[in-house]
Amino acid sequence: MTEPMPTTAAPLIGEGSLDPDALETVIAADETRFRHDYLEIRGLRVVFDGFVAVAGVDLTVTQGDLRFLIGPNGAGKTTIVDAITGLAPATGSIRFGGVELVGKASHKVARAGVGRTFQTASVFDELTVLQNLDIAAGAGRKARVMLRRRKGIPDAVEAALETVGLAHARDLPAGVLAHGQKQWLEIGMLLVQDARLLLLDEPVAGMSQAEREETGQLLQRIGAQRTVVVVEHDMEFLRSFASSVTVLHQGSVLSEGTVAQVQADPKVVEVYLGRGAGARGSSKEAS
Ligand SMILES: Nc1ncnc2c1ncn2[C@@H]1O[C@H](COP(=O)(O)OP(=O)(O)OP(=O)(O)O)[C@@H](O)[C@H]1O
Repeated sequence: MTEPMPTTAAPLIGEGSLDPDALETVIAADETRFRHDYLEIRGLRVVFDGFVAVAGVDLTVTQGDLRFLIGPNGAGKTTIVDAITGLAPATGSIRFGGVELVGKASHKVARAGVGRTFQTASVFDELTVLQNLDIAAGAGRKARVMLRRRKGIPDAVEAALETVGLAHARDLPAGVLAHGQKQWLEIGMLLVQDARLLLLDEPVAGMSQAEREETGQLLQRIGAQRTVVVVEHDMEFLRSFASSVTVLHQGSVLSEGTVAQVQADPKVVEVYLGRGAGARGSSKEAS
């Protein structure tokens, strides 16, 4: 039997507890205020021709946590990033923003809000900074339309220029940028694509001290609003900017915690200083 229809609708907003102005504010608020993305990896395995490169890794990284992934050469850091971005054959589960990424092609992973940089910046040298950002923002639009001089600069591109500190260089060909600036441009390209998970492979390799400092501050700014994972060998940089660290060794998680916690972990000390080392400049790095 169906319930009888009420004769008068119950008031949603009234004399009672709800403030209509507050409700308006909530409805009008930017959705990102309520979005709490996180990366959740469970039982990740990557096997190349029988060689186990990643041996059942669990990893959780939340928005606002600037996570560094470290470990000796061959530990599996880049392979994990490849697995997340659909470039390495993986089993297990990789979820971001509630979407399962294992088994997805790279372009679908990108559409799920995941972006990465490589050790060598992949910007178009002959195009201007603005054109590079424009192309990234309009992935999918026709090249001719994108390269045509625009009346105005889209808000997302303007914001990215400001965030990565390249507003003054917007009309310069990317080819003349300093090494560090090219990396920042590449990060800007991920921002305009609205990547909400950024995977950065050795972002400060080859940078000057001043560029490292600026990059660290940039990553902290971005990390406050997006989920950021940094693969890095530079321990000085890590100590200055990481909020948390995952140490990998031979395809498994060896240790995880704050910089101080992992530095004090005897297992980490053993891997970096002991016979099992093999890390670049290991003894200096772990000190
Ligand atoms: N396509 C591949 N085919 C076979 N083996 C691979 C492949 N890619 C990576 N490996 C192997 O998997 C292991 C992990 O490599 P990976 O590049 O992930 O290490 P890493 O921690 O990023 O090291 P590095 O710090 O040197 O970049 C290594 O032994 C590597 O030789």
